[in-house]
Amino acid sequence: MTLSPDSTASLISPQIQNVLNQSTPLQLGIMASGNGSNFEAVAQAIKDGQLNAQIQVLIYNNPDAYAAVRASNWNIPAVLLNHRDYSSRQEFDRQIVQTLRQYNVDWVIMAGWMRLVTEVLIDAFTNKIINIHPSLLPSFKGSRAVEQALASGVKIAGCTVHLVSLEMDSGPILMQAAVPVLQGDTPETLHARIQVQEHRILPQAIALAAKQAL
Ligand SMILES: Nc1nc2c(c(=O)[nH]1)N[C@@H](CN(C=O)c1ccc(C(=O)N[C@@H](CCC(=O)O)C(=O)O)cc1)CN2
Ligand SMILES: NCC(=O)N[C@@H]1O[C@H](COP(=O)([O-])[O-])[C@@H](O)[C@H]1O
Repeated sequence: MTLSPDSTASLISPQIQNVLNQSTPLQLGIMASGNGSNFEAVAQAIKDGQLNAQIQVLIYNNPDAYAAVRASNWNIPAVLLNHRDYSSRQEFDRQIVQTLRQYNVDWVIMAGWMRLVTEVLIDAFTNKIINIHPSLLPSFKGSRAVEQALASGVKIAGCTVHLVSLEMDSGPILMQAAVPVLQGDTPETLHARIQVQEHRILPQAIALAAKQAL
């Protein structure tokens, strides 16, 4: 008697499937536009056994992004997709989707990706796109969050990891971490304090999202 894949699947209890899923490493595609310290934090968390995943590819959109140097140091493929070479955001995102599929990515991590993405990418990886943002959302959305927090006079700042939806910085929040804003802080000193927390919670939030998706 031969068993078809569907019949085999039905033989596996949800509990067993759960364990199998949890034991299968997540296949991450990381998108970055700049320095790449969050990319590095995820790679280090995987190496330290804190996150059961593998980074399939880094996609970056600025030719001089240091994230690409970090990827080569970790022997991780890095693909430059420069948004300036595409006639529309949708066409750009179609190329991103093709590249992510080419590298068998199942979870997309935006780690300092500074381009708004369209339904083309969001619908291709429904509820499987995670972004890290340097503020306690919903406060200070956008590309200048740290400067806006400092200018507003808040005494507590921080970072947020959330699932990505079409509306900018508005998807379901996975994790947040707070930091004090200190006398004399500049955007650089405050951002550096926030990044320490980013590097700590991003790997944890990826694991949490995967668990919640089971
Ligand atoms: N559809 C979505 N796309 C993206 C989201 C999101 O939540 N939904 N998050 C961002 C990340 N991000 C904030 O965390 C962010 C990045 C960039 C911008 C922005 O205004 N970008 C400008 C260009 C700015 C630049 O090139 O420096 C733009 O795209 O025109 C806002 C928020 C990732 N994408
Ligand atoms: N609006 C998106 C945004 O501002 N993202 C922020 O860009 C930085 C990238 O750092 P990294 O390149 O060192 O990981 C991070 O602080 C991230 O929160």
